[in-house]
Amino acid sequence: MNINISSIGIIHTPFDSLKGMPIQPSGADKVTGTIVINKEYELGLKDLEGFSHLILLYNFHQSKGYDLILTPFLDDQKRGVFSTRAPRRPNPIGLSIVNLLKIEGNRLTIKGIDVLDGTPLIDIKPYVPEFDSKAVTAVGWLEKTQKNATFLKSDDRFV
Ligand SMILES: C[S@@+](CC[C@H](N)C(=O)[O-])C[C@H]1O[C@@H](n2cnc3c(N)ncnc32)[C@H](O)[C@@H]1O
Repeated sequence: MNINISSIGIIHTPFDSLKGMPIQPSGADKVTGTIVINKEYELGLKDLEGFSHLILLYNFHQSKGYDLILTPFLDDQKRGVFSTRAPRRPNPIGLSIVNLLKIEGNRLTIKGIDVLDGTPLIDIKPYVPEFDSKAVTAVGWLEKTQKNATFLKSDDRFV
């Protein structure tokens, strides 16, 4: 089935190279970015200012093709793509939970963003701990390395 999705806006960040940037929001906690929502969707931002955190869904627009087996940034072993957060995937959709600082018209200022400047935004949802926070009991192969996302930067493996 083909699904048509159009971007609702653009995410602007300080990152202009896929190499050397954060690999998760946990490694970008001081990074401020801006989202510019297409004017036609601005009305849909009503009531969003009451939320401290947002779920962003976006297109890894600089990702070409995909690998079902790949070596993710946080490992030196090959893993199935769906067990990773790698950008090169069949549907190149990324997810980041960011801190909302302010909304001015169609511009949102956010903190903790790990995407390339110019990334097309697909959707915004409010982050609600009651809905979204789980008592996690297993994080698979990331058990040993998940904390490394706070300091590891991307390399050119997916460029
Ligand atoms: C490992 S992904 C994780 C993104 C998101 N937090 C997730 O879990 O879906 C983050 C990396 O994707 C790459 N990336 C970021 N924005 C991109 C874009 N617009 N197109 C292609 N690759 C991108 C960068 O190398 C960045 O370090």
